[in-house]
Amino acid sequence: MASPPDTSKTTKLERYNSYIRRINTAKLVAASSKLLFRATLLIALILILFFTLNHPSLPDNPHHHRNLLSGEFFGGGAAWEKQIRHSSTPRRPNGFSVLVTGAAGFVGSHSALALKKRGDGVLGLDNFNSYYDPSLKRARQSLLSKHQIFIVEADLNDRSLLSKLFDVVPFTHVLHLAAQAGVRYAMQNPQSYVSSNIAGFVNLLEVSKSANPQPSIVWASSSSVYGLNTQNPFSESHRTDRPASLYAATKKAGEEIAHTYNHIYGLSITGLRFFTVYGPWGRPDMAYFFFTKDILQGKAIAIYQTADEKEVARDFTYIDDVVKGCLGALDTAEKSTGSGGRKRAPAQLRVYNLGNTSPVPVGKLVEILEKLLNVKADKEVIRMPRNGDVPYTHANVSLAYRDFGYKPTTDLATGLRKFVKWYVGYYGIQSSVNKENENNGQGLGIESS
Ligand SMILES: O=C(O)[C@H]1O[C@H](OP(=O)(O)OP(=O)(O)OC[C@H]2O[C@@H](n3ccc(=O)[nH]c3=O)[C@H](O)[C@@H]2O)[C@H](O)[C@@H](O)[C@H]1O
Repeated sequence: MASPPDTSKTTKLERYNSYIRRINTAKLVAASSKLLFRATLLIALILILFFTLNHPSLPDNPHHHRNLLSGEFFGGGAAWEKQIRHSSTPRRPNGFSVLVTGAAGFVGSHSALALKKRGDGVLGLDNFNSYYDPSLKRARQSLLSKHQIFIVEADLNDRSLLSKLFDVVPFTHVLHLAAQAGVRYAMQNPQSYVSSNIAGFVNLLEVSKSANPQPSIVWASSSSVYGLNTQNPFSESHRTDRPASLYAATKKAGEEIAHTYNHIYGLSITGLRFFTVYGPWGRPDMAYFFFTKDILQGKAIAIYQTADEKEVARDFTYIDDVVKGCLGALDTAEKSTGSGGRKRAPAQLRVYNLGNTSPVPVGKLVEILEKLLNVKADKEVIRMPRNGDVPYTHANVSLAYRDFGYKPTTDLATGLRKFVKWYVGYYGIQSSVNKENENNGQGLGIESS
């Protein structure tokens, strides 16, 4: 009889194998749980980081409304939205709800205040860039905030933020004054002109055309679009296809872009060609402003003249006159005709000169300042550098007069007097008013401190 096979070795081997399998399984389970634990930890960390950076309700700090990881706007929380609504709500029957871009700027701050004072709702937008002293922009912001005008701090190119503003407020109008200004600076920083005056403008128009309701838009073009035009005074029908500076070229581009958005989407758009606007709270990069500073500090100033030794002249326009023009343009702006990004009917497209109709040579401007400051300027008359400046500007404003009664009423001497008074007060310059000059309506007898 055959003996049964010896299975003792096989059984041992099987037991051994099963032991090894158990150990492996245990190791695998341990490794997996470790991995799972680490992955959970990582996900938790990512989530914490994400929510910290996107905290939606930090209403007191306007900087906290952006996703710092993606740059995308996530909403500033309920209190932030309330602030925006409050600022934009009109307080008069049929009042406007106006988004003022460049509200911390010169013309922007004056226009925002004028709108608010007559009962319109105003929300400001400004990126507070450092093209000139941002503390002046902050001071204008404080002034506006005393009148319940809130300024959102953001760039025109921030599409998600702009869209969010239009989601929160059904703006009836946009007064678009944010821009890279200055004729001569365009040679130093050309890209900033493209970014603000072209890309930023397109972004604003993109958001406006998609808004429901679409707002009516009034925006700042410039007298510089007349460029090498030699017909005088400048009329809206004159050639504007020969800009002398990149600044002028970007403003001219803006006028053409406005045509496109009006044509395709039915946006009602009005361009205002400002002529060298000056006055209290003005721009420190402009000649009348830095001449005042330099004269008071005893520094030399350069007065430009043309190649044929003619005086350079400007149609200097006082801020209050320009503000009246802006409000007149807003008041007569028709509604946009599109909705949901589609045009329903032809819409209004306008362009107007806002000047003073009375050019003054730069030498004369300096003379007026000398009298007001009671200081002799250290003047140097030099040939105008090739910097984009044009020799002469002179506005014909009959179109603006016809359509909204625009009529400038402030001559340069009166306007500069108001400017100097503000300048002295703002910069805390000691002033011992020269009674004789004051009585003669001539000087303020300023002594720089
Ligand atoms: O109407 C506009 O659309 C523009 O107006 C303004 O430009 P401009 O008319 O050039 O004003 P501004 O610089 O004050 O020079 C005034 C005069 O002083 C002359 N000028 C200037 C500097 C100098 O050192 N010497 C001098 O004689 C100079 O040649 C000029 O004749 C805005 O800045 C601009 O943003 C835009 O809005």
